[in-house]
Amino acid sequence: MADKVLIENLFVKFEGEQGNIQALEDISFSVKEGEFLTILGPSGCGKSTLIRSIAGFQKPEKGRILLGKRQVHEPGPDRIMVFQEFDQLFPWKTVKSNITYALKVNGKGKEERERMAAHYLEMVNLQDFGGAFPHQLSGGMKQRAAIARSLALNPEILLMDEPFGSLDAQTRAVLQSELVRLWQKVGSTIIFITHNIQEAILLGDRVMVMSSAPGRIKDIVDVNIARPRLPETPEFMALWHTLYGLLETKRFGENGKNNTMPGKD
Ligand SMILES: Nc1ncnc2c1ncn2[C@@H]1O[C@H](COP(=O)(O)OP(=O)(O)OP(=O)(O)O)[C@@H](O)[C@H]1O
Repeated sequence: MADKVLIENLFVKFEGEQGNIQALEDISFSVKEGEFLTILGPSGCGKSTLIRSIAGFQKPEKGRILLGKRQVHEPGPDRIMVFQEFDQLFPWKTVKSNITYALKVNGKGKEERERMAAHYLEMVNLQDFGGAFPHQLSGGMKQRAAIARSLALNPEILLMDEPFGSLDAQTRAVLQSELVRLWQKVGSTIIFITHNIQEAILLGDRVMVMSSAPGRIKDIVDVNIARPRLPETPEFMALWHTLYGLLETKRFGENGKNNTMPGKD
């Protein structure tokens, strides 16, 4: 498979009142077409900065980002971001209109918009909630609706910044397996940020581990485990321990972020 995303020697610096912060330092990696890459790292290591740079929202200080042969200079419809926050939907539009509106902006005709909205709502099991408004949905349902809208736009690259971070463990588990199922169906390239080692292994073809201050790549590890993946298996646990060892565990723990041991969630 060809490289879909190629990052070459990327540096991003922020100027702050207490001095400059090197959010990303000399980041180079590639993501193959149709690959699912998860990014794991302690708080502040530059994960969001990296994904925002790929989305075109953050200008690098040095280096470049290529999508195929095109260099990223700005956001584009080939890249869609999904965030952690539940309020990504237009609150004044129904769930279905949130999707049809996005498709309209993308130039789709009325009939196709209706057909696609119904199709993607069914994909995320929200077929009975197309007429509901976002405030009538649970957090997990809103997140499913946001994912349905993103998938309906059929982006070449889906950039997900801790999309399940605010969900309870059970909803999170459901959405993890739904996302893998949808990804296998639509074949988008996905870059997915998480704090959770188990989630990184459950989802990714590869896991990229970052370290902080400055944000660098520590390692990129293949997940050679057949899907669906079960956290209780010895191969899963062995990889969990490898990744745990790669993380800066002290800072990671201080953060209080969920970092569930396999089989304990
Ligand atoms: N707009 C900004 N202005 C100044 N500093 C920033 C800005 N955005 C990020 N930073 C700093 O850059 C570093 C990386 O931040 P970033 O949000 O990318 O990390 P992260 O790994 O996504 O963190 P978290 O896991 O907590 O979301 C941090 O030190 C942060 O304070």
